[in-house]
Order: sequence, then structure tokens, then C-alpha cells
Amino acid sequence: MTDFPRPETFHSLHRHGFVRVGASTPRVRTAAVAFNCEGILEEAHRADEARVDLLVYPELCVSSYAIDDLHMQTTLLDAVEDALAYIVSESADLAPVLLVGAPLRHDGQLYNCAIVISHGRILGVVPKSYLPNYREYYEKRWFSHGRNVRGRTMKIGGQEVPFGSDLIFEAHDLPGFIFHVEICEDYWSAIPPSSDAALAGAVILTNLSASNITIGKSDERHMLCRSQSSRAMAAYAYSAAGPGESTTDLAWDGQGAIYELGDLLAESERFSLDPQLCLADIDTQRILNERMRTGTYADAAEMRRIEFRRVSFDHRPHWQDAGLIRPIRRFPYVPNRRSHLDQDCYEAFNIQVEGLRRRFETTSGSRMIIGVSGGLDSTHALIVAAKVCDQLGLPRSTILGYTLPGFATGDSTKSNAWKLMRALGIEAAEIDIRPAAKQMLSDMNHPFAGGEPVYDVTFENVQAGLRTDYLFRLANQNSGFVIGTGDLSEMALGWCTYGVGDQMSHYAVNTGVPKTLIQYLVRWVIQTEQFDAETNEVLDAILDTKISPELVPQGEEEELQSTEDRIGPYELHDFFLFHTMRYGLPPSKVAFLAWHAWRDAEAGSWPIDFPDAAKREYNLPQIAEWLRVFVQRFFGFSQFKRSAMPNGPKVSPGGSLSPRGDWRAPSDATAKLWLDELERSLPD
Ligand SMILES: Nc1ncnc2c1ncn2[C@@H]1O[C@H](COP(=O)(O)OP(=O)(O)OC[C@H]2O[C@@H]([n+]3cccc(C(=O)O)c3)[C@H](O)[C@@H]2O)[C@@H](O)[C@H]1O
Ligand SMILES: Nc1ncnc2c1ncn2[C@@H]1O[C@H](COP(=O)(O)OP(=O)(O)OP(=O)(O)O)[C@@H](O)[C@H]1O
Ligand SMILES: NC(=O)CC[C@H](N)C(=O)O
Repeated sequence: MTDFPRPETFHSLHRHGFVRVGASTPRVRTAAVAFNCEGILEEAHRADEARVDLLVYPELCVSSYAIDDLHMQTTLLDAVEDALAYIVSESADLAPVLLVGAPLRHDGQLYNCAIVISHGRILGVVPKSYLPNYREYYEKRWFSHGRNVRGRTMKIGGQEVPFGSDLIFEAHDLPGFIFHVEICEDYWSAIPPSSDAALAGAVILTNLSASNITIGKSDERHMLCRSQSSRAMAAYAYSAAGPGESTTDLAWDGQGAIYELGDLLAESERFSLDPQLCLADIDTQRILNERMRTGTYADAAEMRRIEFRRVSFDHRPHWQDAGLIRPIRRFPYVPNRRSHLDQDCYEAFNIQVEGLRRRFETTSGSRMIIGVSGGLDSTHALIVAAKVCDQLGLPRSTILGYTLPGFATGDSTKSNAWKLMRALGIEAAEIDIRPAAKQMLSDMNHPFAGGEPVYDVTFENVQAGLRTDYLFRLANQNSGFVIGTGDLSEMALGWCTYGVGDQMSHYAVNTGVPKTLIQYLVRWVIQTEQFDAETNEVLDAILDTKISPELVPQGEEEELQSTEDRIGPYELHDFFLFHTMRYGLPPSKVAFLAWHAWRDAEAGSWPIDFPDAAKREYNLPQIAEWLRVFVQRFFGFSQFKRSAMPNGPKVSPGGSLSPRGDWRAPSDATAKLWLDELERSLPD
């Protein structure tokens, strides 16, 4: 439990569990210790200005790496020790913790070390565990390995400091800032030292490297960083020596990369003649939450139980607005990899097709029944059903589509519904639900039956309920089953009519797909010509239609009842849902992330081929307004609708809301805790 708090810190990345990490490739020359030392300090100053917390330099950067037997020269080793003392004193006023590489003597042995420096003090020295001694590498000729160096200290610059491969460093004044250091070949070993460190609690894993470049090596390093950050559930910051190292027999590209839980956050420019500083803000809270919710992490920690010493230090973090340096997806559910676009959409669509196909097959029914409104959700469910028919070699007329106009059904949606059903060649029919609705409202003495314009929730739900009633009875009559159309976003918000209403169906094919993804998938279906031109034309028109439940009639002057005017933009709600459900982040942090993602339409990236006209932006008060609605609806009063939801396939790695799957929650909780947390944290 932290006592963060004060609203004035809202804009600070530290307030939300972020730690700014830098991978530095400083200027370097072979065995030019003084030159290298100045290069290291220059980059330390640059990182300090960029508000970096932790800066990773390359392996042996003080001496330079490729100096072969010069490592055995007293003059060089003395100069390295002097240079280290100089770096320590000259960096005393700088904020970043510096991880500097240098060869150090200890008890008649030479070690390839990382020196951890903070505010003018050496916190510890970590020796390299695995020394490469094959092909172009000869490290065992000069160095002793550090695998067994545990629980020891070393005297350096007049200081007695912890020395060993058993060190984890922890800032006591910045939760989550817990890091481990390994050196180059260490992460080429089958079980890198950082695996044990991660299991012992290290959150940020670092690697000081001097990996020479050969064709394809960059991909290999990316693969290792990515896999280690994913497997160890951690961040991984890597920095390799660059141009300026000796090219006697090798060459150097200076690769820097920062990963978090398998995601690439930042990488440097390689082969640059300028020093490189690549930066990313690591979300330590996301990492710790992910470990907590994935029991395998705790199980593996219990199996290994390697002891580490924790070196606690005083980091003195700032609490100002220093921005946020990391890619944030505006649409976390929407595919963003151009190279994989087809594959991602193909998977999403086919998960739904497979879910429905299997259920249809096992019910041994002969028809699929669906209410087709001309809106987005029923359209999407219908095209999934059409694909199922195609796959099974059944005629599209296996699908019985009904348009069920009520008091507020618009002409254009109804006409789109008809056009779509005709274009797809399904069996279509229309049932006007108004007479039955009037009867019901009159039986209930509802004022609308007496001619009064009372459009309350009863008025709305009578129509939603009657539609469901008709569809279920039509299923009995036609030996079919009802395909549910409600999507993940609606389930998150409880934006559906419970039980006798659109919450219920025989199989909820869209239940794992959020609204923002449905919009995107329909666009993809059009672009990849999954259906014929006539169908595509209707799909296009449906995409342009405002999202509306069409339950309340439009007055002469009034606009159509818009769902987004009432409950807020789905693009924000999907953003809120993803971070809340998938990572358990508190509302204040969700607001902070949403503000960074959505405040400027010109900044950051948009999903591939996202239409310009649809690009919107939101300020913090707007985000807070809709986040309150989300929190109230999600935690407060919609769980009972999810607890009783029908079956349907999980589609997104972002999670499903099935009570039998990713999201199990009580139906009688309140949202107060989350709402209070948000109000306490927001700036005035
Ligand atoms: N925890 C709980 N456990 C058990 N029951 C609980 C409950 N909390 C409320 N309830 C009961 O549930 C009832 C309220 O739920 P419910 O009947 O569903 O009604 P409600 O959620 O109040 O209204 C449905 C809303 O969804 C909108 N809607 C409906 C259909 C489609 C769409 C669309 O755009 O797709 C939107 C519609 O415009 C309306 O605003 C009340 O009778 C209440 O007492
Ligand atoms: N006029 C209608 N004709 C047939 N079915 C309807 C009609 N209106 C609603 N439905 C059915 O009820 C479901 C929920 O309706 P509603 O329009 O309120 O919500 P929605 O989630 O916006 O769905 P859609 O995007 O399909 O319109 C629809 O998906 C559809 O299956
Ligand atoms: N410095 C090192 O440990 C280099 C070894 C590493 N395996 C590489 O290929 O780059």
C-alpha cells in the first residue's frame, strides 16, 4: 500500500508506477579510458535531463570491450579504477542510477563487471556469470566467472560494496523500482541469471552487452529480449557496444532495446556515429499485477528458491509531469500490426465462425434465428452466421432473419436490414412488434398507452423484451436457435435488457468482441471482399449509421437517440475496459493512460486505415466524465447481467467477461472504492 495520493502528482509517471529506463550507447574508443569516461558522463547528463531513473550502458564501456590481452595490463586496470571514481564523483548530482561496465580486479582475479552507481555512491558490483569462450570469443583467457560469487563484498574507491551475482537493487522510495543486472552472454545461457532474479522479485532486468554484429544478430537479440521479458514476466533493457569499438576482426552496431512483458517499447538507431539514448517508461505495476494473476510465476519461484541479497537505496524520485514515453494504443483491442493485419482479423472472425459452427452442429437444429436491426452488432453476427453456412455447405436460407420494427425503428436502419438480408440470400421476414408492445403497455397501465410521451426504461425494455420473446418462440417453431448479438462492450457496461431481453440468447456469438473491434472487423470484411459487392455496399452504409438502440422515438426536432450520447464513446469505454479487466489497473491510472493516448489526435498512431474523419480526441475532464460512468456501470450494477450470460467464444487476448472465464465477480458489489480512488487522484 502506498500513500501516493495527492492530486497534484496526478501527471507524474512515478505516481502511476512507471520507471523511466534508458539504454545508452556512448561514444567509445579502443582502450581510451579518459575519452570513454567523458562519453559516459555526457550521456549521464543527457539522461538526467530526460528524467531517466535507470541508465544501462554497454559491457566494459569504460575500457571498451574488444581490447584482448590489454585487459591484463596494470596501467589499463588502474586507469579504469580511477575513471570509475571520477564517474562516481561527477555524477553525484544526477538522478539516474548508472549501470557502467568495467574490468575489475579482486583477490588476484579479474572480473567482467557491472558497477551500479547512484547519487555519488557505488551500490554494488555484479560480475558476469557466463563467459563466452567459443568461436570469436576468448573471455576465459582474461576473466573469472561470477556464477559462484555470492554474499561477498569488494573494496572499490575506498568503499566496501556488495559484490556478487546474487544482487537485486531496490529503491525504497519508488515502489516497483527493483532491478537486476546481467552481462551479455548471461542471457544466451539456457537459464539466464535474470530468470532467477525475476523469480526473486526483480521487475526490471538489465543487460550490459558488447555483442559484435553479424548478419541476423539484431533479430536474435530482439528475440532473446522479447522472450526473456515475456517468460520472466518483467521488463528487459539491453544495450550493446557501438561504433568506436575495435574493428580488428569484428564490427559493432550499438543496439539498444527495451521490452516489457514481450512488448517492444523502444529501440535505438543502430550503426549511428552519434551516441544513442533510447528511452521507455516501464509499467512496474502492470508487471507485478501480471505476476500476481499468473500463478505459474509463484510456482516457478517456489521451485527455484535462489537466494538474492537486496540492496536498498534512496532514489529520491521527482513527482513532476515528465510526460510518458511508451507506445499506448488508442484501440487496445484492434489489430495494429500491418504485417499481421490479415492474420489478426482472420483469426478474430474465424474464432466466432468456429464457435457458432460447433454449437450449431451440436444442437442438431435446422435453423439459425437472428433479429436483424440494421445496426452494427446484428450485422456482424449475421455475416458470421452466413460464413458458418458457407463452411458447412448449407444454403444461406438456413438463417432466418427477422426485422422487428418498434416505435423508434428508423427507415434507413430497417431498409439496411432488408438490403443486407437480401444480399446475403437468407430467409427474411418482418414482424411489427408495436401492436404487441401497445397491448403490453396498456395491460400495465403505462402512460404511453394513454397517449403520453413517456419513454422510460419500461417503455424501452418492453420492446427489447418482446423482440427476444418473438425470437425464442420462432426458434421453437422452426427448430432453430437464437443467435445473440450483444458485444463485449455492452456486457461491460450492462447496456442490454436483462433476461427477457437482448441479454439472453442460445449462443452469444459477439460476446467476446468489443464494439471497436466489430467496427474494424466489418471494415476488414469489406476490404478483403469476404462477401459480394452488393453485401459490401450495405455493410458500408451500416458502418456510417449512428449507434443507437432505437428504443425511444425521435421528436420532430430531435436527433436520433444516440447510445454514445447517453453512455459515452465506445472508443473510451473499450480503452477503460481493457486496462481495468486485463491488468487490474486503478481508475486514476486508467485516466492517466487514456489522457496520454487520446488528448491529441495528431500524436501517436491510429489503427491501420482508420478513417481520418473518425479520429477524435478527449481532454482530461471528458475522460474523467466517461470513466466515472464506466466505473459505476462496470463495478456497480452490471455484473448480475454477466453472471447469467449465455455461452460465447473468447476472442481477444484482452479477455472475456464470461463468469465461467476471465471475469468472475460478485453480482452485488458496489463501485464506491473505485469511484473514490478516481476522485481522490484527479487534479482540480
Ligand atoms: N445486482 C442485481 N441483481 C439482480 N437484479 C438486479 C440487480 N441490479 C439491478 N437488478 C434489476 O434489474 C433490472 C434492471 O435491468 P434491466 O431490466 O436489464 O434494465 P436496465 O439495465 O435498467 O435498462 C436496460 C438499458 O439498456 C439499454 N439497452 C437495452 C437493449 C439494447 C441496448 C443496445 O443498445 O444494445 C440497450 C436500454 O436503453 C436501457 O437503458 C431492475 O429490475 C433491477 O431491479
Ligand atoms: N428493429 C429490429 N429488428 C430486428 N431486431 C432488432 C431490432 N432492434 C433490435 N433488434 C435486436 O436486438 C439486438 C439489440 O438491439 P439494439 O439495436 O438495441 O442494440 P445494438 O447492440 O445496437 O445492436 P445492433 O447494432 O444490431 O442494432 C439487435 O442486435 C437485434 O438482434
Ligand atoms: N560479450 C558477449 O558476451 C558476447 C557473446 C554473445 N553470445 C554474442 O553473440 O554477442
